[in-house]
Amino acid sequence: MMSTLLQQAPGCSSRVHGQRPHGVTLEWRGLTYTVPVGFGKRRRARTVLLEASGSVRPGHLLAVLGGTGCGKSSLLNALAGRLPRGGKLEGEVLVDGQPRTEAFRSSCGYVMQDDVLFSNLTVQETLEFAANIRLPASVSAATRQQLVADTMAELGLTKVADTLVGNAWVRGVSGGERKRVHIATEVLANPNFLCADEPTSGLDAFQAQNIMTALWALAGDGRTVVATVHQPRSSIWSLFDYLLVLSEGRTVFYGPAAAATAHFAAAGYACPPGYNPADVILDVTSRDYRTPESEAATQKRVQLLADLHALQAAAKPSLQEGGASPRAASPSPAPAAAGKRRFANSALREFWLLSGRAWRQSSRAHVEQIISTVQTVFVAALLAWLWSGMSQSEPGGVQDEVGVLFMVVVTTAMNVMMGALVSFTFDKPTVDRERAARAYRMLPYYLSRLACDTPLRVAQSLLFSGIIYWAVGLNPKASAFFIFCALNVCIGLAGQALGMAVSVALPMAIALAVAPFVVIFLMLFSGFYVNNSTLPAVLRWIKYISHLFWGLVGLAVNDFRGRTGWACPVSAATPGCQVSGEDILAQLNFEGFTAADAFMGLLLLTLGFHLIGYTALRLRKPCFLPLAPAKKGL
Ligand SMILES: Nc1ncnc2c1ncn2[C@@H]1O[C@H](COP(=O)(O)OP(=O)(O)OP(=O)(O)O)[C@@H](O)[C@H]1O
Repeated sequence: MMSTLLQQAPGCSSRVHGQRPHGVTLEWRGLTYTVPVGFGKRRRARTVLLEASGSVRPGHLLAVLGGTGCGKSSLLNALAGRLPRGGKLEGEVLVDGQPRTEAFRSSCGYVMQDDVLFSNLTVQETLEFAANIRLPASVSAATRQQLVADTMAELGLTKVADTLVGNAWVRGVSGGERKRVHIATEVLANPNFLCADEPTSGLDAFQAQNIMTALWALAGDGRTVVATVHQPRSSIWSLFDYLLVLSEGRTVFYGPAAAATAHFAAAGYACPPGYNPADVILDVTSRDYRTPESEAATQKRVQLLADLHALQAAAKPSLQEGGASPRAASPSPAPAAAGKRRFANSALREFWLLSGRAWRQSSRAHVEQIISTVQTVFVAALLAWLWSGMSQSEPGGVQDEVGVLFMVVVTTAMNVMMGALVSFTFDKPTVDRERAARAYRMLPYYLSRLACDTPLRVAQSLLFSGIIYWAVGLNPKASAFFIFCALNVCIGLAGQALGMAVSVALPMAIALAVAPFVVIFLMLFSGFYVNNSTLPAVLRWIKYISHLFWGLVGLAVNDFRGRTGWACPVSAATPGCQVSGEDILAQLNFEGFTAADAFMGLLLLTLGFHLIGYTALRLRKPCFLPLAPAKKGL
């Protein structure tokens, strides 16, 4: 059953954009991609793509077909300039006859296999964000709205406009709809070249049909579209304009899809009547690893097919050039893009748009908020209970009071840091994708994330302070309570900055393992476990980069200074013996500090951690494999 999308006139979005998309002619010649595999003596270079050549023109949907592991995604990534570093790519990729530029990579639409989208935004909000961030501010708000509405209609998303995008944990749109949202976010940037990696994987036949029909319509609009496909059903097969079949990294067919059946029939693999040609092609070109004999037989067959293709390509080079699309009106050539692609919006507008998205994402994460609140209340109540017997008149009162202050510092810093660490890490795949498209600058992104995360962290610190302070019975002066709260907020913000720095600088799994170690290290220099005066002189400076040290200094000074009446410890106890707050501060080696020093220390550390985080974000940009010229003689 053909989708209703086929009946819809393609081209709505381009009309709103004000012009037909300038599809590009993409040619690739002699692309060979090798990757290092194995370790030690078994290390060798594995050829993933060998001498791949072909082209695709505006208005065409080129399908890349082949068994699993044959190199489809690698070819797509090689064309889009998005192969990860670590291997070697040789050959030539030309865009409208010119060598591919970095601007082309960031301007082409790229639908990855995994849908990396913000789960707590509705479909409409997701597309509005994509339109706002990718289109220049000169495009009016009304035009953007129209563009979003038309793109939703074009991709069959109108009925789910107000449904959450969702993910594995948040119930949202279906898998097929999510894939179409992903395609729509790319289409909204009006790309000249759109590539989609396995857009139908994991979808049922009907959804797969809808997705491929949508891509077919987008190509008919004048764009150049390349998609890798696993097992297309017959109705999907009929949508392909051009077909490229890969086997073991070698091209075994490239040409008009309509000619594929005859080509394979001529090679001795005719498609029986009523069969889906794609099934026959996949059977013939897939390597059978079940027995050494079957493997050798399929290897031989693939070799023959690849040789046959190479012979035909040499005899009829026009086949490699693709033909003019029968569907697309002849599009005007794309303006040559050179250098780096410019950002569409000002940094201020990017901050505004990114903050809106981040706020929606985090404010709708109700489960996370409830868990975080319950955890904060639980820990505060537990500490309050444990320290409920604390008394100034008891000989252990000083130890108890210093102990509770230390626990407050550690709990606040740790709680907030882990929250910031996790929430920041979840953004990474989406941000990497948008960054590769140069959708926005990193400073507005970092600041927007900070701005949206901070209210939650401040609320967490205040809630914790409010419960513990009066339950335990610290300095009864009202001003001391407010300073305690302010210090706790600052400790939390320093912990948040540290969490962001760690999560940005390291991959998630490593960040989660490293973060507690960093806290334990800084805890050792907080002045609680080891008195600073007894530390080796060479290590004493470390306390100044510990937010736990400054936090404990601030809370201790705020609690003890100006007060007296603590019972002496048992060892020194003579009847009526008392120690003052100043004595306690001197014992901790904190007597030379004020609360203002602690605020300043925490502020400087927060700024320092953010500087490290932002620098790491700038440095950890997605890096792609450069294209080296093909070696002569190959
Ligand atoms: N960076 C790499 N390191 C090691 N092997 C790699 C690398 N990139 C690709 N390969 C290997 O090259 C082969 C082709 O990979 P590719 O992802 O392009 O295949 P595919 O046809 O898209 O497969 P599938 O349909 O299963 O997604 C696979 O066997 C894969 O394991």
